Amino acid sequence: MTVAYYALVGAPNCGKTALFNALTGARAKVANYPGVTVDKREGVFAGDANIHIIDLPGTYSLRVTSPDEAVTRDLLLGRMGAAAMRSPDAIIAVADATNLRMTLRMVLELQTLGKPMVVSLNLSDVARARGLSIDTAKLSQLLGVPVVETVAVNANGTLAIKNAIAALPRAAAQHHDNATVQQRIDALDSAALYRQVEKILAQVVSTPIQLPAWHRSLDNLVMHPFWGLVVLLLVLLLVFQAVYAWAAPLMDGIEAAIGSFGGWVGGLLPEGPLRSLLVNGVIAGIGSVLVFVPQITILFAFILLLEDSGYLPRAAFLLDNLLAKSGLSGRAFIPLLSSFACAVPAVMSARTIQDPRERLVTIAIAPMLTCSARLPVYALIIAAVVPNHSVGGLFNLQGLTLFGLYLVGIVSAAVAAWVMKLLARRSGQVQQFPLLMELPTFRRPNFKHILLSLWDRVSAFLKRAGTVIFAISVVLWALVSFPAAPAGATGPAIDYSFAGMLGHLIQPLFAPLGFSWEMCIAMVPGMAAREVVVAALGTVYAVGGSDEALQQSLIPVLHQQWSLATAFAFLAWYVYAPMCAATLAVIKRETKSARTTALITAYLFVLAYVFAFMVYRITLALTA
Ligand SMILES: Nc1nc2c(ncn2[C@@H]2O[C@H](COP(=O)(O)OP(=O)(O)OP(=O)(O)O)[C@@H](O)[C@H]2O)c(=O)[nH]1
Ligand SMILES: [Mg+2]
Repeated sequence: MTVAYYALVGAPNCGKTALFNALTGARAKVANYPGVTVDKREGVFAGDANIHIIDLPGTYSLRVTSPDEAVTRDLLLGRMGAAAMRSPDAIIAVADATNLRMTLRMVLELQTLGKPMVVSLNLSDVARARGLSIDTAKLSQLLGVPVVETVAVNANGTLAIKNAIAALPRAAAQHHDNATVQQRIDALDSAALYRQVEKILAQVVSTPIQLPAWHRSLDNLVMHPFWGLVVLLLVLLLVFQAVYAWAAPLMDGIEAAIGSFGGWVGGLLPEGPLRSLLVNGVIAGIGSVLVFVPQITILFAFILLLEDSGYLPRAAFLLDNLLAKSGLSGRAFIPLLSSFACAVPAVMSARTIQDPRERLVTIAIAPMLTCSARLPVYALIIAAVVPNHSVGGLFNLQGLTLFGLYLVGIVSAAVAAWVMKLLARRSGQVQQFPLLMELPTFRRPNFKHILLSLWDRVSAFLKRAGTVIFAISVVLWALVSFPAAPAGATGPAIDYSFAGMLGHLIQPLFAPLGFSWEMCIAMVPGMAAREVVVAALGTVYAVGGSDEALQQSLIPVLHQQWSLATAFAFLAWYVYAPMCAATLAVIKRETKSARTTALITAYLFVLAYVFAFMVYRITLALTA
């Protein structure tokens, strides 16, 4: 039997991806705001391996405006290019039961495609909790297709839809004439559709759709022009505080464990290259990154919580005016927001932006926002040079420094966008779109989902430590250990190694920034990903350290060896430098232009150099 393709289609944020995960056992990203999915994704239906389910970006209408919505329409019309699949054999239309007025229109449009269809009336748990009752049988009768209530995030809530999907007619795929379908789509009349929606609503929904009182007061608070900003600031401060305060005991434990493990392994082996490779190369390298796992976990947990609650898009509205000043609309906010986790999905989700100029600007500034890979770098250097003082009894200086670094990234991104607006205005390309995004309702975060996603992200980080970082540590260890110092050499052995030579070769370029040759060496593998530099520093300093047998963790070593000016310059460098191969690759893929990618890379490196230089000079002058 040939494989049949069933596409999940519906308005944004109605739970298509959650349903996709439930139907296929995948773990695609789900979050409580529109525009999370920006590309199609395929999975095998759990109930029948001959059925493949396709998850798609949400869209309110088949008459589309932005590139991510075009993905959906093109797939439905079987227009995805030669290598892609044919148009789907059936449609699983997803509607949000709490917001039928917005989501039913898409279901009606989908009917014009004339394919077998089943409607998933999702979020029915939330609808019921709000006292909303929908006459599913009546709706099914009016639409002429099966309608099934679902709770996509709950195993029992997807049993019925699984059966309904398995029961869809599997007639030999009818090939529709795309021109006719396109004509039907073009002929869709918005006003008529809305009238039809209202007519259906009047017959199937008995209770008026009303948000509960707590929801309205919470909305009034977080969307208030002044108090809303206060809340946002408090939320952010809480996050940074937690990253420091809560992680500290765990980090100390991990650090001690790695130290004694290194000592134990060192004691087992005789002095020689093998011992040095294991202790100074592998354990020092990977260990210096592992120490930051608790902080990363806490940061991700907060990001996931905020994503799932429905708070984030409200912050977007709050900042829409601010964003407008820098030539961006609130549309850019969601992509920019996701770059606090990682620039790669951020660059991809810039597809939700209609205006090509705005999309490009968003892609160009996203790498400046502090991604989670920078956290180990920042945390290491802050721990090494910023004292752990409490400030005003409530905050601590290290947490505030981290907050400050995030702010510097945000402000720089805003200024860069603003400059790009001025440049574009001269050539007359600025077009601004107001933010027309539907606010999701606040929802109690789903803790199972949060724990699972947290595990996905943390294990991805650990996997990278075990693979890429492991490999780099070994190679780097070899480069810093060989060739050995010649007999009668006076300087430290590492100076004579390949890495030592290379470091001394690059160092003059970075001398104006106060970088030592060890830092230069560590930045070479650090081009692959930002956190690699931490492992590389661990290895370089461990091998170069005077007392090999006594493992010291990286933080006290840096504390001794780096001046404040050098440390701050290094931080400034990492705010801007696009040291991430994955980001550059995705920029290339999304912009489809090597020239644009090179331009973005170059301007970020120039900014990094200039700012690191200024910070170095200013700190030197202040601490002299
Ligand atoms: N309580 C409850 N929450 C749900 C249900 N289905 C989805 N969610 C939550 O609703 C939010 C949106 O779900 P997604 O699956 O990301 O929605 P989507 O339709 O894929 O959204 P886009 O990709 O942005 O178009 C997430 O926070 C989910 O956890 C449900 O049936 N009940
Ligand atoms: Mg989705």
